[in-house]
Formats: sequence, C-alpha cells, structure tokens
Amino acid sequence: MSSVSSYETAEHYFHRAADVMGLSSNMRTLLLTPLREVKVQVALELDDGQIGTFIGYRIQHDQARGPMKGGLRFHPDVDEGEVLALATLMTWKTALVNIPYGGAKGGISIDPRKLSQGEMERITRKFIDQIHDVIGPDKDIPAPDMGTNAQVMAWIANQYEKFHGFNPACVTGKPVELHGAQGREEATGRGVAILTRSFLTRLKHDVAGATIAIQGFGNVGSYAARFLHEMGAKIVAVSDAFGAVYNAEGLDIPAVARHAAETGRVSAIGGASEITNEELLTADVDVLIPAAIGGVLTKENARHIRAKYIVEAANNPTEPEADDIFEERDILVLPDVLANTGGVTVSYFEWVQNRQHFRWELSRVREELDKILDESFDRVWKVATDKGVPLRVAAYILGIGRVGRATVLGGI
Ligand SMILES: NC(=O)C1=CN([C@@H]2O[C@H](COP(=O)(O)OP(=O)(O)OC[C@H]3O[C@@H](n4cnc5c(N)ncnc54)[C@H](OP(=O)(O)O)[C@@H]3O)[C@@H](O)[C@H]2O)C=CC1
Ligand SMILES: O=C(O)CCC(=O)C(=O)O
Repeated sequence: MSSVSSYETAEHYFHRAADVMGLSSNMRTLLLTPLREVKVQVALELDDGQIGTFIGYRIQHDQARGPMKGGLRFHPDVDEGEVLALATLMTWKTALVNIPYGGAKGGISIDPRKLSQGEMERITRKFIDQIHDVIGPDKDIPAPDMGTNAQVMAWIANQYEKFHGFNPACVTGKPVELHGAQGREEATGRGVAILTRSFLTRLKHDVAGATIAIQGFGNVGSYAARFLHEMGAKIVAVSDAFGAVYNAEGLDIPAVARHAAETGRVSAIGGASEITNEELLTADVDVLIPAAIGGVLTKENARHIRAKYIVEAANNPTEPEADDIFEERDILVLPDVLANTGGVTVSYFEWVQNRQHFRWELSRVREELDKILDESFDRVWKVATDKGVPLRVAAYILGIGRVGRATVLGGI
C-alpha cells in the first residue's frame, strides 16, 4: 500500500504539468484551492438497534467551467484527503474531455459489504438530508463510484426530490427505468477497453491476443474485461478484494462474471489458479489495468511490474515515485484522467437527456462516447509527442489549461 497520501499524489501531478506550462504560483494556488468542503455527520439506527455514526464528505473543487461533477464513494478508506484528491482529479478530467462541468467528489467512510440493503438506503438518505442544499443539477451532480451503484443513485434522486421537487438531472448513473441513461453502467469499463485498444494500436500492438491483468472486478473492471475479451484480448488475471485468479491461456470472462454474480467473488472458479492481488500486479502481461482502489502501484512494487503498458482505470492508482520508475523503465502509462473518462462522459449524456426530457438509444450513446474518447486520446497523444512529455503530463496540461483559461475569462 502507498505511503504517499492521495492528495500529495494529486498535487504532485498538478505541479509537474504546471511546471511545463510555466503557471505562476498565484494561479497554482487559485486552481488548487477547493471551492467548498462539506463534512457531515451521518447517524442512523442500524438493524441490530445500535446507533451507527459515520462521516460523509462532499468536496467541491472547481466550478469555472460549469456545475461540479463527480462520484460518491462508500469505502472504509474514505477520508478528507482522498476525497479532495479525487475532486481535484474530476476538475482536470471534465476539462480534458471538454464537457461543461467542474469537479467534485463525495464519500462516506463505511464498508458497504457489512451493511444490509436497508442500512445502505438509510445512510444514503441521511447523507442527502445533510447535503441537499449544496448539490443540484446546476450546482453539483453526484454519480456512482466505488461501493455505490444505480440503486444508490435512485435513492439520492428520490431524497433530493423530497426537498426540491422532480429533477432527475440532480444525479447521474440512475437505473435506466428511473431516468438513467442507456450505457452508463458499462461506460467507464467500455471506455477503458476502447482507450486500451487505441493505446495499443498507436504502439503498433494488436489488442487481439494481447495479455491483460485487471485488478478489481466491480463495475469498471468487469466491463473492461468483458469488452477487451470481446476484442480478442487474453484476460489472464482478474481480482477482487478477496484475491485473484490466473490462467495463462486466458480466462473465460463471461464464466467469471457468472461465477462472481453467484458467489460474490472471483476466487474458486474452476480452471484457474489462485494468486494474490500483489501477484496480479506483477504478472508477466502486456497490459496491467488497476481498476479498484488507489495507491496500489508504489515505489516498492514498481520495479517488479512486468507489464509493458499500464492503463489506469482506477483513480490515482500510481504514486509519483512509481510513475518515475515506470518512465525510467519505459513502461508507458495511460493515465486515469483520460483512461476512465467514459463514465463521466456518459453521465453528461444522462444529464443532457434528463434536462431535455428526451431519451437516446444505446447506439447513439456509444457513438457519441467513442467520438469524445477518440478526440481526447488524439489530443493527449499529440501534446505528449509535441512537448516530449509523458501522457499524464500531456493530459494534465490540456485539462489545467482549459480550467485556467475559463477562470481568467470568467474572472474571480
Ligand atoms: N464507477 C465509475 O463509473 C467510475 C469508477 N472509477 C474508478 O474505478 C475504480 C473502481 O470503481 P468501481 O468499479 O465503480 O467500484 P466497485 O465498487 O464496483 O468495484 C470495486 C472493485 O475493487 C475491488 N476491491 C476493493 N478493495 C480492493 C482491494 N483492497 N484490493 C483489490 N481489489 C479491491 C472490489 O472487490 P470486492 O467486490 O471484493 O469488494 C471490486 O471488485 C475506482 O478507483 C473508481 O474511482 C473511475 C471512473 C468512473
Ligand atoms: O460519472 C460521474 O459523474 C463521475 C464519475 C467519477 O466519479 C469519476 O470519473 O471518477
């Protein structure tokens, strides 16, 4: 696990790009300082009659380019620094793909696996009771992240509407039956697969037959695995919090998905050996895709990574010293700020549809998403090539540049 905090990582990557851009120290302070940090008590009666007291956060980083946007994470590791780091990342991410939003993120420090469905619903509603005034379709629009899903988004919409009236654009990632968008659930993982293919193609490496290890088999990891499998890639290892499974000939991903749905974990599936998450990270593969928690690629394991390429489906998986080691070892990294933008982009399509009271077909969602991903990838690649910088620095230059210009044009 990383010894560097998520926020130190976020600041480091910001300054690395800001140095190349020649940003003044005043501008750096303005762009890094969050607009608002909300920290609330979320207290409720648990199923066993005990009182549970949890801490919830919503950190709104920047709104120069539009209402703030970002997911809501339910995980035991959630703290203020992590949420701020993730909110900051959202600001550069929405700017990079040029959708009209700023950045925010939220979370509650809880373990959803230890809660009943009823407890999850009560916690979600209690949290929205505390923050409904600072969120909304023109202020800040939450969405799913680790530990939350379409059902949680449905409760958020319902609770928000108790205060403010019907307004499904107040949250995205909702169930399709309740004003959600076709294709949002698959969007982040599908985007990861499409960008992985573009990345490999640019490097003259065919996705068909490429060997891939994916850490995390939740929303993002499982859809990325599914789409890459359909593209002909050989997914040799996948994992969840309990451990990993490996088959050098390639896993049968639809079978792993069925097994995980039935048993709640990927382990103990026939025809694959059990390995640890750490062994998955150092597997001998073409592409490593971290798609779970942050801070998993560290200065301790970076020299043992055998993948040729890393695609960051997770947010903030790589600590700065590991990133430097990858650069030195010519391991190319497709950074989170680009690699996982499929989710927020389709969230934007959902928000647009909600505001227009109009529904798009899945084919239109996919087509519009592919266009944005292709354009963003090409732009990042060009800046990296023109300036001779890594893809992460190039992506940050584009994102920070757009936010900086909007800030100057709009005035403070
Ligand atoms: N959902 C989205 O649209 C987006 C998500 N992301 C990022 O993608 C990543 C994954 O999110 P998402 O798929 O939504 O989350 P989910 O909660 O759906 O899935 C998380 C996965 O990670 C596994 N996991 C949890 N803890 C560990 C651990 N310590 N070691 C290994 N695996 C672990 C979980 O296992 P288990 O099931 O056993 O707990 C699960 O397989 C996060 O970094 C998130 O910020 C980025 C952009 C958008
Ligand atoms: O869909 C969204 O609005 C946000 C997704 C998210 O949290 C992320 O990209 O990290």
